[in-house]
Amino acid sequence: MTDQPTTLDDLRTRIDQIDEDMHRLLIQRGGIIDELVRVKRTGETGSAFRPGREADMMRRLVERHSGRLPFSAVEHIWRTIISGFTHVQAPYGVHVDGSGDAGAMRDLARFQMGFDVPLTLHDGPQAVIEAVSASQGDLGLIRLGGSPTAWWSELGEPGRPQIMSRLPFLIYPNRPAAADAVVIANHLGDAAAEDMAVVQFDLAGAPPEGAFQVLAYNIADRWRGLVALDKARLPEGARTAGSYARPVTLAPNGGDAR
Ligand SMILES: O=C(O)C(=O)C[C@]1(C(=O)O)C=C[C@@H](O)C=C1
Repeated sequence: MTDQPTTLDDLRTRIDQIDEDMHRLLIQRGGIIDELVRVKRTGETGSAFRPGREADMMRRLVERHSGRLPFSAVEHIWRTIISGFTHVQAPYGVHVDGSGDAGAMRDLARFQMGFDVPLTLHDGPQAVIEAVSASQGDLGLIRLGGSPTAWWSELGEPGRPQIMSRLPFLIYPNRPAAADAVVIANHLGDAAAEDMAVVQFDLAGAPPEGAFQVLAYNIADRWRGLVALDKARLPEGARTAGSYARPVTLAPNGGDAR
C-alpha cells in the first residue's frame, strides 16, 4: 500500500485549522480587555499606552521567532494587535510630523499603530506637540535629525508632553517603516521605559563627533541638541525631555527569518 500524496486541499485544511486556532486565541486575548481597563484604571489617565511593557514583549517576540515567515511580518502583526488593544481600552489619535518625508512618517505610523487609529498629518513638530498637549491620550510622532527649530525645548516640563519611545525599536537590514522618530505623549505615571534618558543640550558650538548620541539638533547662534544618554550616566541637573527603551539591533545573520 502506498501513501497518498499530500494534496492542495489537505494543505488548505491544515491552514484553515491553524487560522481558526489563531483567531480563537485573539478572541480570548480580547476577552481580557475589560479587566485590563479596570485594573489599570485607564479611565483615570485616558491612555492605555505602556511603552516599557511593549518593549519587553517585542524583545521576547524576537527571541521566539524562527521559520520562513519574515520577522517584519510578525512584528507588524503584533504591532497591529497591541495598538488595537491600546485603542480599544482608551481611544486615541496619532499626530504625525509631516514636515520632512511625510510618506515615510505615515508608513511608520501605520506600521506601528495599525489602521484603526485616526492619523492627522501636521506641518511640523510644534503643531504635533500642541495637538498632543491639548489631548488626553493622543500620541505624537516626530522625525529626528537636523531641524530649523529646537522643537524639543519644552518637552518634559510640567504639563507638557514628553518623549516615551524611539522608533524603530527593532533594527534589522531592509526593515520596512525605518524612519527615525520619537513618540511623545502626555505624562503617564509609571508607563515610561527608562533605560535611555533624553537630554537637552545647549552649547556654544557643535560637540565633537561621536561625543553623544544626537537625536535632533538645531544650529543657529548656538548648537541646540536633543541627546540620548544611558540613564545611569545622566548628569545632575540635566534637562530631560523624556526617556525610552534602548532599541535592539538584530544580528544580520540571526536566522533566515530575521
Ligand atoms: O499590558 C498592558 O498594560 C496592556 O494594556 C496590554 C497591551 C497589549 O495589547 O499587550 C496594550 C497596550 C500597552 O501599551 C501594552 C500592552
